[in-house]
Amino acid sequence: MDPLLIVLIVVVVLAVAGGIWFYAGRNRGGELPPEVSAHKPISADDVLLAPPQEPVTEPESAPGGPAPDAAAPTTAEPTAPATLERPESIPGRMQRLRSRLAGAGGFGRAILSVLSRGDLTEADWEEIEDTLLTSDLGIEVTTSLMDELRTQAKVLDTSDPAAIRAVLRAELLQLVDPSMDRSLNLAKPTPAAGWNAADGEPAAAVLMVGVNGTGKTTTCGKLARVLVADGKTAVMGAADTFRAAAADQLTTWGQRVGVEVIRSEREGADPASVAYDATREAARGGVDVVVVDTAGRLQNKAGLMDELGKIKRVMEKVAPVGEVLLVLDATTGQNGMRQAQVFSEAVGITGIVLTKLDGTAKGGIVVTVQKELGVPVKLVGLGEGADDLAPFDPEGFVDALLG
Ligand SMILES: Nc1nc2c(ncn2[C@@H]2O[C@H](COP(=O)(O)OP(=O)(O)OP(=O)(O)O)[C@@H](O)[C@H]2O)c(=O)[nH]1
Repeated sequence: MDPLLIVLIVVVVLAVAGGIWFYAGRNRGGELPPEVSAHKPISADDVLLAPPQEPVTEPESAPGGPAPDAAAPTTAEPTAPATLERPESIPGRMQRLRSRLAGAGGFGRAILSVLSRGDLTEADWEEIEDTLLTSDLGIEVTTSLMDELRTQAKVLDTSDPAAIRAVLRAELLQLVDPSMDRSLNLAKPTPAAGWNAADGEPAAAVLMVGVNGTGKTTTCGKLARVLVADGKTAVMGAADTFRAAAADQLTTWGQRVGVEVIRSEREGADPASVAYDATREAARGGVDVVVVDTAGRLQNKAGLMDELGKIKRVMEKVAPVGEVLLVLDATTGQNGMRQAQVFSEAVGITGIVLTKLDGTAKGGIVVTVQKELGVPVKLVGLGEGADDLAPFDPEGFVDALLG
């Protein structure tokens, strides 16, 4: 045979074999949905093992010249602590944080003291009404609570503090609604139809959404600690690729309790891709829960909502997302409600995390937000400390309001 022909045949065979190997390599362990653009994920472990890097400065591109290298890795990775922290137990923190709720509920004690005067004048009732309104209960709830209290005061016809406290407690508890299911849905979900069982059992998924600055990243970190304290394993996904520091912040939270964080190595990466990787890695690693942080700000509201919808859809290529938690800053009061409505319509929230409840006297927002959005407050943030997040307990809250 002509030697040239033999060389040609060998080259063709090698090229075909190489192509097959490359294609198989790309698909090992599951394909990225076509909706998302690929990126190389890095985890907290990679950060721990990677040698220290010099900060990368992006080259200035000359006018009309090439764009700066979009794939430049992020810099200034946080260093890992020498030992893992042991997060505080759930009952322990609820006990400790109870006194912080008292600040949010100053209105409860103020009303109690007016009611205890007995033989209330119109001025007394107006004082009660003003107190309720300034606590962020909203006009509708305030009006119906006023009516109820007036009726009860007539029926009771007493200034006995214990009797009055019992009436007020019952009224407030009814408003907060103890019948709502406030547990987090952390049951292992049924895998999506297209999910390959060989890639592991999908983890329960929690998606954290909300406007910027409300405390989403902090809450993801605190939630990871709650999960660890509860004996669960977790992975976090840093899908807030809009703000580079958010991924560093989340990585630090994860490192403190040994929770892996999946993040992109470049700023502005496709957040849906990071969310998918985190969800897939959680399944592969057989962990219990994946918690995904998202950005709270984009150039426009429609863009942000489209992005959140896409993140959720892509995560659901692995399994349904069991919890979409809307993080709301309690100190923004009624103003936060409009933003909350937009999120609720865009991604279908399953629960509310009310943060910064330690920094406000407007605890009435708990009632307003549940009424407006139709979903329960499931967790409350009561400080900047790592374990200052607790499940919301209606009875404990009302008792703290009344002192
Ligand atoms: N006092 C108090 N501060 C809180 C609480 N939760 C969060 N914070 C603080 O709120 C600030 C903002 O928190 P982040 O977690 O960065 O907010 P974010 O929503 O992720 O912000 P973006 O990434 O910009 O969207 C931080 O200084 C937190 O420490 C809380 O429950 N109480």
